[in-house]
Amino acid sequence: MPLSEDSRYLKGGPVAQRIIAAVREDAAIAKAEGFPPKLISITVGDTDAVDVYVRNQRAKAELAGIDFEERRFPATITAGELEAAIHGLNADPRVTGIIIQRPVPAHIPIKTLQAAVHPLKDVEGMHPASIGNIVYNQLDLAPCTAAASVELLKETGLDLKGLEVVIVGHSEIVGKPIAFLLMSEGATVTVCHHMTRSVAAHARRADALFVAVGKPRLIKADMVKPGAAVIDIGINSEIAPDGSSRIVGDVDTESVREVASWITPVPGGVGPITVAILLRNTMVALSRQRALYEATYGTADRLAAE
Ligand SMILES: NC(=O)C1=CN([C@@H]2O[C@H](COP(=O)(O)OP(=O)(O)OC[C@H]3O[C@@H](n4cnc5c(N)ncnc54)[C@H](OP(=O)(O)O)[C@@H]3O)[C@@H](O)[C@H]2O)C=CC1
Ligand SMILES: Nc1nc(=O)c2c([nH]1)NC[C@@H]1CN(c3ccc(C(=O)N[C@@H](CCC(=O)O)C(=O)O)cc3)C=[N+]21
Repeated sequence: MPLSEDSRYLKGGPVAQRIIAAVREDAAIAKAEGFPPKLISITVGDTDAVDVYVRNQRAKAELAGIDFEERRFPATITAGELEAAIHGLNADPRVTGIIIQRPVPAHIPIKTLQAAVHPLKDVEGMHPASIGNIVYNQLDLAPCTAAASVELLKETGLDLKGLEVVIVGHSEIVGKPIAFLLMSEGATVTVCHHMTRSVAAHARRADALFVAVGKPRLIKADMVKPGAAVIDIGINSEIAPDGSSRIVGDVDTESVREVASWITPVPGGVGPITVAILLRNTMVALSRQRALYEATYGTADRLAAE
């Protein structure tokens, strides 16, 4: 059977399309009411995974009717210059959302940058004041990849209450928020990282295994419980035997698919949903901004107000 027709593959495309169709309707209404959504992406330096992401952001934003603009800065820029650029975007009423692509060069403290984005324009919920919302079970605007990964797990129909979940990788933007989202849903969560004594011993106990490390083929078949759901979040660029460049995840898909009941392909799994959720979050940010506008000016309709 061709791999693409295997029902064990949890595909992101259909979920992403559903989300984008809803965003498109919302965006059209908002635009007609004088609030056109606009998303700004900030890239500092060069990273393969970021290039893939930004390319897809541009394409899907266009499909959804959201204005998209990329600001690229050289790796030599200072943190102060970047903060000034972010403050300019905060003050621009035409800008709905700002996403800072990670990683940024080591000399720039990422937390300072995330803190510079106005919380109302923070479409990833990464401002230190916003990320805490998921601890309080406020889940309507979560980091996009974390939300996308959980959305894909839900596609299996597994009951998340009491589910044994293991997450490999504990970054601020992926592993940690996945843990909080799943705890909110009632799962029992174990988080592994580079100091974990035996990732394999933990991983083998998981009914659902999330992997966000950035190492191709880190997870092999003998690390997976038969019947588990495996959510592969890694986006790694690799040179194929024929010399072309391709994207692979963190899971050795070929062997793991023989053991797992569900597995997310890379590409075509979590990635497309991440992009869709970023656009949905942009609309959430816009509706929060509109609520403030209405509270201030007494109408939600900017055209009617002018
Ligand atoms: N599909 C999508 O939408 C997205 C994909 N990604 C991809 O996901 C991957 C991870 O991204 P991100 O979280 O930002 O990466 P980070 O580099 O920030 O985090 C990697 C994590 O993996 C842990 N780790 C490193 N080596 C091991 C190991 N051998 N065993 C167990 N844990 C280990 C690290 O632990 P420690 O900190 O303790 O060293 C860290 O918590 C990348 O491939 C990235 O491109 C990222 C975002 C979105
Ligand atoms: N602040 C921040 N937030 C992120 O969420 C973030 C980031 N920085 N830095 C880079 C990583 C990587 N990432 C991807 C998201 C989607 C695809 C994606 O669309 N992937 C398609 C690729 C298809 C193709 O090849 O075009 C797929 O997997 O099918 C890829 C990569 C988000 N990241």
